[in-house]
Amino acid sequence: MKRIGIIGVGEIGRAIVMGLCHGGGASPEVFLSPRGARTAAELAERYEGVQVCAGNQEVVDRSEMVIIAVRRQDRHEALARLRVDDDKIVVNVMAGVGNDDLRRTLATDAPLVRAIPLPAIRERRSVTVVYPSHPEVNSLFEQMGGALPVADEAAFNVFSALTGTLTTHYMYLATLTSWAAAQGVASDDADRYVRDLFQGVGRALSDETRSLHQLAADHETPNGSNERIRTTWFTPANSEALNKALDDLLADLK
Ligand SMILES: NC(=O)C1=CN([C@@H]2O[C@H](COP(=O)(O)OP(=O)(O)OC[C@H]3O[C@@H](n4cnc5c(N)ncnc54)[C@H](OP(=O)(O)O)[C@@H]3O)[C@@H](O)[C@H]2O)C=CC1
Repeated sequence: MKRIGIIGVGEIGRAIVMGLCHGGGASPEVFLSPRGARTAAELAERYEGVQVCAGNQEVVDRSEMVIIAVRRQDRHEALARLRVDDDKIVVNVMAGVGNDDLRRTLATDAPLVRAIPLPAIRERRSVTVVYPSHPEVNSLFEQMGGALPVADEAAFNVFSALTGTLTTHYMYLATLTSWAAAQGVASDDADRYVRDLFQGVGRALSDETRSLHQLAADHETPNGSNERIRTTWFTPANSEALNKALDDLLADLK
């Protein structure tokens, strides 16, 4: 795919452009929508082959594949009057916007593919869930860390709900750091130590020969501190509350 358009150049739009242009080699030509002007201008300045278009229709007209990355509530304003010929491929990264909904807005017979790019796509280090499987879309995301085509939109929504847990994870780490600082430890030291602890977790996760339950068991001494925090804080009630929050999110994504 040589010409890729992006409508909605915010956080994830920027990460996709960086992923496309990462690591040298032959990058595609990239056409950006003008909104999010500062980010678009910065990317065009930084990468050869990235251009800002005068409007969203120009992005579509100049691209073979168009990635839609506006916020859900902005989609009608951004897309309703666009003409999208059937020979284009449209990649829909908007959380909670199904392909039927997008097809009504765009009034096109072009293939529509949902995708869940993650911020680490900027370094080509994240797996992107896609539905339906499409050879060119799969191949694009394969180059940027991996593609995971799923069987149906129900499975797609489950993966989408999982991505909603990311910032909670960061806040969990921030809470640990704040707790240590409140005990009188220098906050820089606490911050550095917590980051180091969990970078170790990240490395352990790349060992796919061990299940997640096995990794937890391997890090736990019987009657030790980890077992104590797991059983006194991550109680069945806490685990149930997490499951309930995910169930509710999934219901809204459907
Ligand atoms: N952030 C993430 O990690 C992920 C986000 N997503 C999805 O991607 C979408 C964007 O999220 P995110 O990047 O975080 O949001 P941002 O708010 O950072 O970016 C949205 C961008 O869309 C632009 N925009 C708004 N209206 C229009 C329009 N009419 N035409 C063109 N561009 C427009 C905004 O411009 P302006 O600033 O001028 O309003 C902004 O630059 C969402 O639907 C989200 O669900 C999916 C996967 C991961």
